[in-house]
Amino acid sequence: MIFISEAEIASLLTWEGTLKATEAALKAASNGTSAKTQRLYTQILNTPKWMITMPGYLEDSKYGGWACKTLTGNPQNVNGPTLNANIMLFDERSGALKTVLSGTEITNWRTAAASAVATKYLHSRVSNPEKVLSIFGCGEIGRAHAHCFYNSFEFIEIRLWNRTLQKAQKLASELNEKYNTTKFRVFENKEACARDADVIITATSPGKVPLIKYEWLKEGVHINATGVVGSSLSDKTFELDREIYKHSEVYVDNWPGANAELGELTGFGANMKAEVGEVILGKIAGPDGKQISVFQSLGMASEDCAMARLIYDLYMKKQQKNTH
Ligand SMILES: NC(=O)C1=CN([C@@H]2O[C@H](COP(=O)(O)OP(=O)(O)OC[C@H]3O[C@@H](n4cnc5c(N)ncnc54)[C@H](O)[C@@H]3O)[C@@H](O)[C@H]2O)C=CC1
Ligand SMILES: O=C(O)C1=NCCCC1
Repeated sequence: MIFISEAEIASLLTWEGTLKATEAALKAASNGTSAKTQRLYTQILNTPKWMITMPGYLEDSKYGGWACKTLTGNPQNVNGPTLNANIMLFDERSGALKTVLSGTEITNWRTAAASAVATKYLHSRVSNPEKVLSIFGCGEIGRAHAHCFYNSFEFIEIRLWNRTLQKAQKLASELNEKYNTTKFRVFENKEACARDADVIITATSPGKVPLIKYEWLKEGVHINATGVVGSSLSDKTFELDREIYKHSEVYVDNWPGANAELGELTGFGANMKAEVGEVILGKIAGPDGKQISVFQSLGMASEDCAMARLIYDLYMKKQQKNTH
């Protein structure tokens, strides 16, 4: 049995591959070629810690796979990422365990890629060229979005906000240096960061008070809201305020997940419009650019199947090359 470490995975990941694999998974959710599974949340006794199990199957000649991801999380972890993930990849014929892949970077990359694919189909088509992108939350998921969106779109300015200012400053310096640019700018004030933004990303652990208010938003803004609180938690909260949902078209990655985990949004008056895959496939028309669109990202096991297959194939190719 092979174990593919975070270091190996980092050397194999590309945005081009990740975007293609993730788009294939989003499409498959809407054409019946991926398993319609719900994930299982386990609260660790009377603590904020949790475990999520995500079983999935995706049928695709290039990105197909049978896999199960486990995530362990502790939102209070201050000495490193709050999330650890591992993916088991099974042989598609026998069901035997084939590989275990570290899943943290895969999760970060495919979550950012899902937002980028959603932005491409729900916003860029109607509102090109993009001007201002605002990212709220500069942790692992926020950082991956900053890289992914810089490499996928032509934003003039990319704003970064984080609860702790220094974290946003550190990320901005890192990005400006890496890309030899001054596009990444830190905002201390949330409202100033959100105002006039064409695209917004939220990547925090949703707290009791929503992060973003409706009155700050520009007409036709597209929001990728990625922060998730497990459905088993009683005090379920969201990063966007109720007024945003009331005035938005909401798109999801998969209906079974949304029905299980996003029931509250209908109560807020949200127009739960479609799966992103339904728009990709042309089954449903996307936004017209005037209304606010929200991609309420949950994350799908099928995205992890596609990524595990992609990385496994690249890893095996590299091994074969090294032995010849
Ligand atoms: N939609 C999807 O597919 C996925 C969603 N997620 C979710 O993305 C979110 C971010 O995850 P990571 O970046 O890995 O976490 P992280 O802990 O690395 O970063 C979270 C950042 O948000 C900030 N933050 C935390 N709670 C906050 C609050 N209540 N208000 C304002 N800022 C707050 C922290 O300062 C931190 O910089 C989590 O909610 C996680 O569950 C994670 C993986 C996949
Ligand atoms: O899709 C995932 O992976 C996750 N989604 C939300 C919570 C953390 C992991």
